[in-house]
Amino acid sequence: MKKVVKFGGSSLASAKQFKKAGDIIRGDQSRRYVVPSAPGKRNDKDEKVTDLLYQCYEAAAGGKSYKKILEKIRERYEEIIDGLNLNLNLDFEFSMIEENFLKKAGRDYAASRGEYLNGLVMAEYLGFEFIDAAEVIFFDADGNFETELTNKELGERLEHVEKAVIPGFYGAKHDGTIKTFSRGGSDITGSIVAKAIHADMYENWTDVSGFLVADPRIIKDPEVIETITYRELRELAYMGASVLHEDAIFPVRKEGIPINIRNTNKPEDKGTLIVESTCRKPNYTITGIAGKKGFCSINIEKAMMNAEVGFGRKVLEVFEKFGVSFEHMPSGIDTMTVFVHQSEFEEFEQSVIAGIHRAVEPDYLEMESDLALIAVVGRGMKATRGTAGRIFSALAHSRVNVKMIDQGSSELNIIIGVKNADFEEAIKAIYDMFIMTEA
Ligand SMILES: Nc1ncnc2c1ncn2[C@@H]1O[C@H](COP(=O)(O)OP(=O)(O)O)[C@@H](O)[C@H]1O
Ligand SMILES: N[C@@H](CC(=O)OP(=O)(O)O)C(=O)O
Repeated sequence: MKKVVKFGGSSLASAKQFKKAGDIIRGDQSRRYVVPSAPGKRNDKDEKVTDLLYQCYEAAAGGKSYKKILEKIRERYEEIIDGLNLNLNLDFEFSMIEENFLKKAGRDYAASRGEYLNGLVMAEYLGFEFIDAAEVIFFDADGNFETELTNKELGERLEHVEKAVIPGFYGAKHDGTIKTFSRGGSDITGSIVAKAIHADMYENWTDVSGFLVADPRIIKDPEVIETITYRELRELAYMGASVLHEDAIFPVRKEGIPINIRNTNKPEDKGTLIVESTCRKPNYTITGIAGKKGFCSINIEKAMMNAEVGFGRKVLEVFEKFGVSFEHMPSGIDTMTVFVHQSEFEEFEQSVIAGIHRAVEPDYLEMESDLALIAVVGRGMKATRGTAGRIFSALAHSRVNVKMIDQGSSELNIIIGVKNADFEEAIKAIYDMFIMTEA
């Protein structure tokens, strides 16, 4: 039995947290490959080491004073090393980091040092071999992750290593330049390692007892999802359920390796099991709710639009030309609406509008900003009648105005558009309707 265990930043934020992680790893001999994140927040007001590293690098590379921030970072590691009574000296590592910051080694290099240093500490603490992710996780010259090469090299490297620590979040291009995944990317590293060693399980240890039906920052003490499929999870993760990086699913999914989300602070809890498919009936009609704010809709009307071959393509080509990706595109007989990320769209707004006018000569074009999208996801929805009706009724009851509704043809999800200001209220209303009333 081989398990890969990834510990998130909150699980490794202090010596106290490190000890909990150590007990978990030592408690099961099959937990052989450990992927640590950088130290995260010790409390709500604290800072993540990754954020401090970005700040420090900006200052150093920009010729501003940076020593105080570097010292703050160093103190975080010293606190952990002292608290664990380790005989580990990071003088050399920190002088290299400082030198490279001044040489402008890059933001990715800077950010990656959080995981790198935590990996060194973790390996020393556990007595495991340290394997620098830069030697086994590869990106091409354009910064795209190299799946096949990484899988081969990593698999070969770990084949004869009994127990190892591989820092999360980064790898390297062939010229040695460090490249990170996007924020939260240690989850991806864990998944890549699990695939390469053909793990029986990928355990992802965090600060909540599993994947919750809704964001705990919006719903107080939400229910834990016992079992969820990769497809459901992908929908929820993409729509902002941040407990697992949305790209962490792909490597393990192909191999059918289950992911178990667990709580470092409550290791006795079973957590959430993420699987390819399951016969287990979900506990509720819906599996989860997630959402994101900050969208903008462009509503285009033209009589006989449906009869005009290529209408949709011409509209979307305008967005493509300006590099704006679209999120959703519900349509009616003579209308189509395109949802885009407001932050991505704002810069090109007027050019896109002019482009649409030129491309399809609409009768009417209207935009609305400050919208939020909410995804209600569940494999059980297909077999249950009236789900959309219940969502509408819950929202109407809470006086939330529904701007858009879009049901995927897989019937796995229903997407609802509301005003940003109604976002939290809408999630609460849907949670109450399905979870509280079905409990
Ligand atoms: N549906 C959800 N289920 C669980 N946690 C969620 C959900 N949506 C948002 N979160 C948030 O995700 C956090 C865990 O993810 P993250 O902060 O990346 O952890 P880590 O540092 O362990 O990687 C939780 O503390 C919680 O606030
Ligand atoms: N430390 C990186 C990568 C990461 O995955 O962190 P965490 O596991 O704490 O979400 C970040 O803050 O983005």
